[in-house]
Amino acid sequence: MFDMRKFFRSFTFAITGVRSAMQEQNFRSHLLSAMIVIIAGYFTGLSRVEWLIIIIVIALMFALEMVNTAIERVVDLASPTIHPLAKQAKDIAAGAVLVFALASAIIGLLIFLPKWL
Ligand SMILES: Nc1ncnc2c1ncn2[C@@H]1O[C@H](COP(=O)(O)OP(=O)(O)OP(=O)(O)O)[C@@H](O)[C@H]1O
Repeated sequence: MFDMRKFFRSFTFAITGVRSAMQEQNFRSHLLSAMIVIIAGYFTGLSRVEWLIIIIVIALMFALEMVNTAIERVVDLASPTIHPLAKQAKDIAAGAVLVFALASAIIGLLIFLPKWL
């Protein structure tokens, strides 16, 4: 049966996770970028589909950054000393964020540039 208390407890933990991710420098710079994109979208005038794409990209960027932070925490816990596998894990997670950030920048340019030029 659906356990309402358990659901709310998990929800509270997830909110705590979002709050602790917000302490991260990277998360804050994504927050600033997201706000700039939303303001630019408001003044440029986007279609419903363009807004959907922007919202999906912003949400995925935050989610990926949070997964990256979670991986960093687990690596620090599992390998407090220097280890090549720890380096690989952190670098690959950071690489995943970079890949999506580049794709997001291209998507942003494809949406905004034709309207500005
Ligand atoms: N235990 C480790 N063993 C080997 N290399 C590591 C280890 N920890 C970190 N590194 C290397 O140092 C880099 C920076 O690590 P750091 O822990 O400062 O991560 P970060 O990406 O700056 O995250 P944050 O500062 O948000 O914790 C990593 O990307 C990795 O290349």
